Amino acid sequence: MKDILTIAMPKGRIFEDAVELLRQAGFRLPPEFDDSRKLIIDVPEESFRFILAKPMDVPTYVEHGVADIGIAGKDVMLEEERVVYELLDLKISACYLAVAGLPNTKMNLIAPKVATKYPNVAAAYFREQGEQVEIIKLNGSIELAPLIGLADRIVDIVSTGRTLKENGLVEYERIVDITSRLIVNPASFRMKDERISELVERLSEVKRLQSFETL
Ligand SMILES: Nc1ncnc2c1ncn2[C@@H]1O[C@H](COP(=O)(O)OP(=O)(O)OP(=O)(O)O)[C@@H](O)[C@H]1O
Ligand SMILES: O=P(O)(O)OC[C@H]1O[C@H](OP(=O)(O)OP(=O)(O)O)[C@H](O)[C@@H]1O
Repeated sequence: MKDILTIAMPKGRIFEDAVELLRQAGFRLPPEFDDSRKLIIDVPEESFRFILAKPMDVPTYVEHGVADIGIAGKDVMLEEERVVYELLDLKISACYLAVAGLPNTKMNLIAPKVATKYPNVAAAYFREQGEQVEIIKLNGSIELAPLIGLADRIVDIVSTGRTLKENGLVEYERIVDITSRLIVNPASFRMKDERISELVERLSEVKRLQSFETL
């Protein structure tokens, strides 16, 4: 009998890309995946159990070992700094983290403020730049902050650039490119090595073939 692999999947944007990738790798995922409010989905044919988590929480489930593996954005990995191994760049849900703000403005010299959903990443970035800033943690609609005077700058995800543009903001610096990663709990990596290696190999093969398609 195969070991059951518990996989923490991020709900939201990444979910669809991740399900498509698993299907491309030949895993049979039931139609339930495409339209369900269930938070735990068992797929006995593949010996998988999926748990559907908030994207920012995926590394927490994996670090604690309640999920063997997970799929998480690099942004989340950088922000959360959990003790997990990153096995594979899945190259899905691409975007980047950037510093943005109102055009033609300088950061306030006295007490510059930066609003973000990523306080750790933002603090590390400005520390490296040698700039002392106050970080203001927000949970969404980050672009509002400079528009109403809450912050001089934001650190946020950019994908199409539409949100910045429609709110009259400009990008000042690109911090880091983001894609989703396959992560694993270190103990599961040792205990369920065969299953995890098989999954990694099958996903890597899809990525390898896709890289030829884009040549
Ligand atoms: N345009 C984008 N905005 C935000 N995240 C994006 C974008 N494009 C890709 N991503 C990836 O998707 C992940 C976030 O997914 P999603 O926006 O569904 O969740 P969330 O941040 O928890 O959102 P919400 O709090 O609005 O539900 C990020 O960690 C990032 O890696
Ligand atoms: O460059 P774009 O394609 O416009 O995408 C970037 C926007 O998408 C995300 O917000 P989201 O839609 O998740 O809403 P939120 O502000 O509630 O987090 C992100 O925080 C940006 O605001």
